[in-house]
Amino acid sequence: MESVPLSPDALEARLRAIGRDRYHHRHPFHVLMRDGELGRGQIMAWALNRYHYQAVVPRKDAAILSRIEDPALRRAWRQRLVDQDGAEAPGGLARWLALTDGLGLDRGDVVAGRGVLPATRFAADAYLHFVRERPLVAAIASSLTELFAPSIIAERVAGMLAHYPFIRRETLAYFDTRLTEAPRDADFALAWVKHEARTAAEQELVLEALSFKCDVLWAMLDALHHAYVAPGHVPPGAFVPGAET
Ligand SMILES: O=C(O)c1cc(C(=O)O)c2c(n1)C(=O)C(=O)c1cc(C(=O)O)[nH]c1-2
Repeated sequence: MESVPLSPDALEARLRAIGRDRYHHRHPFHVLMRDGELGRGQIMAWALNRYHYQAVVPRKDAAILSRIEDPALRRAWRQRLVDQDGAEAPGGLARWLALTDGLGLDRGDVVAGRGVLPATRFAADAYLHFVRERPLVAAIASSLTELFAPSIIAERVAGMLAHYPFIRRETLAYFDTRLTEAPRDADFALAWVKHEARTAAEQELVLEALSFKCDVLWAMLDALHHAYVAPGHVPPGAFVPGAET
């Protein structure tokens, strides 16, 4: 028997419930960072690993672009590449390097991915493969974690500025623009997904895509926690915090 599709608003409610339950705002590493419980070395490890994820984001958006047949959708989606890679103004990746510079990481190491945790690479690669291989509606839906990004960014930035004397407002400039870009991008993607995913099967793909993406973000924080909080097993070749911790 064919399952009955959800209404577009009921689909949105299910997506929001996934975010509430599975987004990385619930991860212990995020909570420690926000609450001022980490040392500088642990935050360096986070920034280094997150750069690797950031660097994959424009590549996955280019992969999505290459699969879009509708020029209007392509026109909207290509703004994401401009936002990360920059055009007249520097983009998100360059602003992320201001954060890693500010923390004292070597820019060459960051850009080359030296010291990145193996699980970060695997998680980011899984995201790239997902958008290449899954149906377009799922690829687009996997970006919907951004619906939940503004609140985690706001609490992370407030917590970092309150607790860590080595972090200055300018160092966190990356997040200022994300607070406007993420809702714009997420609202657009959500409206598109609600419009396109009309059958129960398509809606299931969309819900699975968001869960998958929450797992990508969660797995990256799991790996950071395992290496740099407890039990503290840093994998061979990964960044080792020094005297700054
Ligand atoms: O700081 C965060 O917690 C956070 C989360 C996410 C997200 O939810 O995927 C993104 C970002 N930041 C981000 O900066 C970013 O550029 C971004 C792009 C995407 C995406 O899937 O297309 N997610 C995110």
